[in-house]
Amino acid sequence: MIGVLGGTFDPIHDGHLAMAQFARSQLDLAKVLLIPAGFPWQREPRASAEDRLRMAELAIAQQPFIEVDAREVRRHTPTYTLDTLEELRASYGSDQSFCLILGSDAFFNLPTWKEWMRVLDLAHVAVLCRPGFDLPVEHFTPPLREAWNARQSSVSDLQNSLGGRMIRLEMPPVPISSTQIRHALAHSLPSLEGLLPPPVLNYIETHHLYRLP
Ligand SMILES: Nc1ncnc2c1ncn2[C@@H]1O[C@H](COP(=O)(O)OP(=O)(O)OP(=O)(O)O)[C@@H](O)[C@H]1O
Ligand SMILES: O=C(O)c1ccc[n+]([C@@H]2O[C@H](COP(=O)([O-])O)[C@@H](O)[C@H]2O)c1
Repeated sequence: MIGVLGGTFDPIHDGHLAMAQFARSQLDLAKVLLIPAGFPWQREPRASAEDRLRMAELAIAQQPFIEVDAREVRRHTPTYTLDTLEELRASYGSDQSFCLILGSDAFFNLPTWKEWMRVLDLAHVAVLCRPGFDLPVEHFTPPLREAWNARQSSVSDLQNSLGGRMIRLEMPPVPISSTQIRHALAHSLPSLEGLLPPPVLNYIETHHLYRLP
């Protein structure tokens, strides 16, 4: 099974790397594809897609089981995960299984995605709790709760099927967000240690990203 961790990554941070590592160890993933969203249609990224891609590449330089996949940056159309999974299935073959790795905030947003039920059939979903976004099932919207109740499964269920299952992974909380990092950079706060890989911080400083206009 291959993990798929998509994100705006504006910028990428240690929380994203922790997710990839935790999901890999819990699900015994062959690798994790880190996929920066080129044109995230629900967001307005501050940094360009090329800068976000470059920062992702710098972040994983020392991470043997994580690969950056540039397909969403190269695609020049609004970024739909459905398209990405269909392309991945076409290039890896029909017997390769994939697991989307989502934080709990992104998981709550799933029903707004393009053809989200088709997305759920093309891959498994692993959801990792995020500080401030608890996951009690009774707080899910009805469509998400219905999908969860029908699809919630064990690790071995995921490992023995190609897609369509959901699982919650109990990652130790990582209280980091890109918003917090952008805020600290814009206000020259000296509080970035331990939040993002040093080569990414170096790139941000060299290219004057996230400064206030
Ligand atoms: N600290 C974290 N713990 C768990 N999941 C996270 C964490 N940070 C990000 N994620 C998840 O990583 C994926 C990509 O997130 P994204 O690139 O939007 O980062 P972000 O920190 O949420 O950014 P922003 O603050 O700009 O919203 C999403 O599934 C999100 O839920
Ligand atoms: O497919 C969609 O319509 C869709 C809508 C919103 C978000 N996504 C994906 O969800 C992932 C997390 O997005 P975000 O906004 O939390 O960085 C990322 O891979 C996005 O491309 C996908």
